[in-house]
Amino acid sequence: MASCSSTVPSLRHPFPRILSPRLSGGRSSGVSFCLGSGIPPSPSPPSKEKPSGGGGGGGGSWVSPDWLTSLARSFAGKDESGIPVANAKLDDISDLLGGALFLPLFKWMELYGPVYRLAAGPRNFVVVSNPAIAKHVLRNYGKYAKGLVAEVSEFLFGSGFAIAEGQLWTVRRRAVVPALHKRYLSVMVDKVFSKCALRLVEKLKSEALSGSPVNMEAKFSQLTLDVIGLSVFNYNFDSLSSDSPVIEAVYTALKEAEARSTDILPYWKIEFLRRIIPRQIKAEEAVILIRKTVEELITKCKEIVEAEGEQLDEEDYINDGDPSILRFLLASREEVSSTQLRDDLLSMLVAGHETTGSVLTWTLYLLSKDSAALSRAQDEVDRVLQGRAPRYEDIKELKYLTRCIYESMRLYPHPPVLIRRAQVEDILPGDYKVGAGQDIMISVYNIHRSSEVWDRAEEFIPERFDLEGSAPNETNTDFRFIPFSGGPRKCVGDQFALLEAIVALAVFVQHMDFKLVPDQKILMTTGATIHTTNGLYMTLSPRKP
Ligand code: HEM
Repeated sequence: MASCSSTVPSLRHPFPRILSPRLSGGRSSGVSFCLGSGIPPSPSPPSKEKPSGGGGGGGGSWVSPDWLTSLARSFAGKDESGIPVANAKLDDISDLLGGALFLPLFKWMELYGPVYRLAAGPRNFVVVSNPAIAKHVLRNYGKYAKGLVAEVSEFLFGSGFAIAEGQLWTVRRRAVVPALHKRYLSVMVDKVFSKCALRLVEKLKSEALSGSPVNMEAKFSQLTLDVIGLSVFNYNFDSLSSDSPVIEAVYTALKEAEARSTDILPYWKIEFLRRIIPRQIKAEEAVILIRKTVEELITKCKEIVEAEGEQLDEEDYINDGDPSILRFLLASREEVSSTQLRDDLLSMLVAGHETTGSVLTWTLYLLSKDSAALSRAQDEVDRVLQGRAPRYEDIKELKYLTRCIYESMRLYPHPPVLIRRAQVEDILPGDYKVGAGQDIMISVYNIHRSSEVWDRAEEFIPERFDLEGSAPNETNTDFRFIPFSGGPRKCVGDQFALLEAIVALAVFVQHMDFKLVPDQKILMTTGATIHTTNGLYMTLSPRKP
């Protein structure tokens, strides 16, 4: 449990102080509220305005140029929601076009408080940066569906359970979750996570000896693709040895999904346009490649399971030769179409690859900037592992390293924003009214970095999570810490991902010392996760455990 230590008080109670500008009379921006319309008298953000080039210039998706904000405000003339409208400026659009939607969302939180309305193309979003409202929305699945996320990523996930709704989602989630049982996780640690991490450090030896810079973001992306390939399909992409086109394809597809969520016109719904617009052609090719890869893996595995007449005989069933999730699902003999199985597994492949890779990237970045934390993590790894590879039983002893990962996920949550759509009219905590069909963005990034929610919110302080306490999660932090979301649609791979990240990081810091290449600007952009804009270059040197 995340608790307040005597030196670093970790969490402040966020409620009711940040609950509502209406209750507190507005935030430091001096926004006051005209209760009749519910619209604040338009405070101007202190951003430098760029010369108006009409809609943000430069192509791509446009979010909230001035005219859209005015439009939203005029529509909101009769709005009694009590939600202030963010006065977005062209300056912010460049951030958005650069691909980091969550950065201006943070700026606007500081101006308008923890709930505001943002015009985004023809849509408007209610942006939420408050744990109590996040809890309300995420727990009330049914009242709030995935909505826009499903719309813009259906081209990739098809009917996969990561975006399916209602009965289909219930049935498929129930079918897949049992595959991730404890015995499976322990086998993965020993057979897959440790081995892949050791392969990574082996591969990096020559760069470590020559001192040439290595893009660790790319390396972690390769590592996590190899891990998820083996764990889900028992297939070795071997992307650590050769360039895997699948990595590029997954990134292209996720970037397309994000772009679709802010496109002014959903032109990609028109088949003819999909066939002639280069961005759409590229996205379609990426999806074809990913689907073909998954289909081939399923066909091969099906043949083996049929030939052997294999059938699941216990809850924590594992085939020793092939402990993959695919094998478990086929042996379980659930009635499921090939397409559905493909889309479910593709959901796991995509959801489990970039996310864990990004967690490793940002944790390494944070450790490279904090030598005391790094030494402490390395000392712990040396003490617990005594120079050998991590095993499942070791993980609970790697307490400090694990807290470094939690703290990294607090500062860099993946994805930084969760999206939901209200299915019915509702009142949010703080008495904000939302209509049916309202799109809501829960900015996890804002909640995790809000100074109203966390002490020294912008600092990397792994020990803010009590070393002897239980792991922080949405329940014991009351939705102040939600890197895996919360409620019924919470991540199914949270334990898997944590184990994978702990093992990979433990092996890496055990075998390598590393330094950030100087004069690098580490900036953020997004696909579905937070990426660096230009990579994370480190120089490495071999380390004797
Ligand atoms: C550190 C790594 C990871 C992070 C930060 C992460 C984060 C998340 C989050 C925030 C959600 C919920 C999205 C929402 O509420 O809209 C989610 C859902 C999901 N995640 Fe993860 N995830 C990670 C790793 C994984 C792994 C390794 C797998 C598979 C083995 C996985 C499979 C899924 C699936 C299938 C869903 C959809 C669940 C549903 O809708 O029922 N994730 N993940």
